[in-house]
Amino acid sequence: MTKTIVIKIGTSSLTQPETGQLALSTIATLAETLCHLRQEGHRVVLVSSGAVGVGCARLGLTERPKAMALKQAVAAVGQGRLMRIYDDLFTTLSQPIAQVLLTRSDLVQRSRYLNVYNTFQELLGLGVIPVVNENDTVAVEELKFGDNDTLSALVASLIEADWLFILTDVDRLYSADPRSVPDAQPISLVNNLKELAALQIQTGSQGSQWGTGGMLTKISAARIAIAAGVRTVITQGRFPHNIEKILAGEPLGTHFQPQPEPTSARKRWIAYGLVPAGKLYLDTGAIAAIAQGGKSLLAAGIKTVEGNFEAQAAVQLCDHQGTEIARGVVNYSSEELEKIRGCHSREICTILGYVGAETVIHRDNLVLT
Ligand SMILES: Nc1ncnc2c1ncn2[C@@H]1O[C@H](COP(=O)(O)OP(=O)(O)O)[C@@H](O)[C@H]1O
Ligand SMILES: N[C@@H](CCC(=O)OP(=O)(O)O)C(=O)O
Repeated sequence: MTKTIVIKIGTSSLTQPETGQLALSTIATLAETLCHLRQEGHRVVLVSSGAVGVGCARLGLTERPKAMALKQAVAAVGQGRLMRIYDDLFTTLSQPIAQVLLTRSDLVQRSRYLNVYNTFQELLGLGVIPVVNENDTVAVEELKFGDNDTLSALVASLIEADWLFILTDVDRLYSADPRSVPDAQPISLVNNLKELAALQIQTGSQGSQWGTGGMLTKISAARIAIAAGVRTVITQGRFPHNIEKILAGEPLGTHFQPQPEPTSARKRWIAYGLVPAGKLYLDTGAIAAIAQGGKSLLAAGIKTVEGNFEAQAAVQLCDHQGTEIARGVVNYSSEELEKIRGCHSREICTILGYVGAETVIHRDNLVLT
């Protein structure tokens, strides 16, 4: 049966750790594997990092640049180089590919989000393998995906993929970073988010020398993907053939079971497409109503308003400690919310001097995160 499969490969797998030079045999095997998947009729998307790493190697830089402008310039050098290599390999195997460079802002506006969706559908319909990366050269700090793990999960969610493979330089997820904790326990299967929380996985703060997010961003990517109904696997990039073995049922890597009832496409856009412009801190009654009761958010449950935003902005809904529990699109601006927070809905008209919405966030515009 035809499946839609997203494969994300990180810099740590695409380059050799000692020199930063391209890991040609890995890339060639990856191309072969993806072509096999295409020949079997699957729809395949590759999310490839490496623009900055390859750009550094090309320019003789020995460490990943920290300054934004330099990083953007280096990515411009590396992205072209990377695509040249992919195109050479895939062309040898008679497989057409396409470059898709995305920025966070492409997903914020609903019309652009749908446009990106349509472009993917056309490319996949044409039998092309889209090769996706963040458009590092133009992305601005406030509107960055920041790491391709998140980007790959958002792409998998957007196109409603069946599988997301996150290829990295470790064979699977461990209870702690196996580089610094030698007795860290391997994790083969995560059945749901509750189980994930109970595992209390330690990730350290960052990844390998050339990687960006480390394991932390892979876990949050898995959370986004499974909420969208995408089965997610973290596995080793050095052996791309393992993807086919995993699809055939071999127990390799760490598997995250998809949520049985995926969040709707529009709610996924609210949760992960939109960029929150502020925070609302809620009382315990409001949290229970939203989290357990599936209710709308009323002004009475808001304790504190943080940030400056207009009506129709996305905001994070947090408990008193600032832990996010949900996101939603507000019916009131931050200025209005300052006036009506803690009040009963029937008082809104008197306080503001006009009739507004009864809810601050209607449940159709609210999604648990
Ligand atoms: N709990 C963990 N399990 C496995 N690896 C971990 C864990 N915590 C941190 N890591 C580190 O994450 C690294 C992979 O992240 P990163 O370098 O960003 O890879 P990539 O370039 O593939 O995105 C591994 O090399 C490993 O040292
Ligand atoms: N867009 C960046 C990749 C950022 C990133 O997430 O890197 P990695 O942790 O290696 O997957 C690049 O192409 O260099």
